[in-house]
Amino acid sequence: MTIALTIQDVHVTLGQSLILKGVSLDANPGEFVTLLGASGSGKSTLLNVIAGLQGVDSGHVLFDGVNVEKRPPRKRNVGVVFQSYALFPHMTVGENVAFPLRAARRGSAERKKVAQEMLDLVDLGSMFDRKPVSLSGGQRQRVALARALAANPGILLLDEPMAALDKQLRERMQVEIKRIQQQVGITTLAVTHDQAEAMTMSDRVAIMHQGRFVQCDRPENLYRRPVDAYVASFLGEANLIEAHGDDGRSPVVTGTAVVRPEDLSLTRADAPAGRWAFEGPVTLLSFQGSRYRLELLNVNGERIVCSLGPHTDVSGIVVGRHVRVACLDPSLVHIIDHRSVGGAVEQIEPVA
Ligand SMILES: Nc1ncnc2c1ncn2[C@@H]1O[C@H](COP(=O)(O)OP(=O)(O)OP(=O)(O)O)[C@@H](O)[C@H]1O
Repeated sequence: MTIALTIQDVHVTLGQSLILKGVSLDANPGEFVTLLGASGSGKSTLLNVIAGLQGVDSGHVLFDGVNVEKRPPRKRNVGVVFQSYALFPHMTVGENVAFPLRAARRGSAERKKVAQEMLDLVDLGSMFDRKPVSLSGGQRQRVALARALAANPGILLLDEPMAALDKQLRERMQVEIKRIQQQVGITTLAVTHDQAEAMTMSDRVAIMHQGRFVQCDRPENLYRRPVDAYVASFLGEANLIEAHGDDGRSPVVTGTAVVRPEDLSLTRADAPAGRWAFEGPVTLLSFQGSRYRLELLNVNGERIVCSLGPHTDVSGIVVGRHVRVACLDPSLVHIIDHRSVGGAVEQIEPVA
């Protein structure tokens, strides 16, 4: 079973502060949406609203079009995985997974069967009789996921479930959880601080800032067409360049150009570079395995970051030497509108 989730203009006050300031979202059945934002932006509060652990001042939460605000948490049929897996240490892995089914008064044979199926799903079928203490962090995490899915919930909530894992394991688990989520086809709302995790796992990402959604879109669109500088810097690295020009209607328009570091390449000083070229002394060159990171100080004092392919010829490039980098395809430059240029990159250029 999977459901459509609708959140309509939800406001929540905690203590004296307005924490959610009118949040709306439509998640389709089976969709994976991640809430991404700085600490304190209200992500967990929104998850708690959906789980029924937090009431709202105003606004609505609907599951498949049905208002659930008056339903207590245990009647919402929501599966939740928290950062702390909260497995019961005295129970076996299988008993942990079967626990929600006991609460749902299912018979012992059925509980065992479903628990085994769920453990098979997360690739821990042989661990049924083990105690949680004998499992690794990643395995415990998967047991928690199996337990959250055991009662066949309509929606899955993941509240930073991987925050306690180390980087390598986290990356493996991201792919693993995504695989399981797609296999089960369950509508999922996740919370994370980690932008790479959000991009890897989600169909759509909602960027939250101070209790509001700034932009909710597919990861590619957020990355290529951020609505403002906050989103541009939050998702990946961005050179934000003050730019101005003529859009054919008004004499001078101003905007901020978003130039991604990987869209810049080294160019020879005598080659025509186009308008998106930056020149100045190198302040950093560092090899990062799959890329080189190069930073330079542009003529007007802006720090420009470039990410160059691993086969770039960087011989002779040293700190202090003048180089020129350019984005040779202007369609990769995105203009954040200060007035009304609407991304007319041809008519706008960096402020010299
Ligand atoms: N009971 C409370 N009373 C007053 N303020 C609260 C209460 N609970 C949370 N807050 C505040 O609400 C804001 C949002 O908290 P929330 O946990 O939703 O943010 P978050 O985006 O999930 O943050 P994090 O990433 O750190 O978990 C924070 O500023 C927090 O201090």
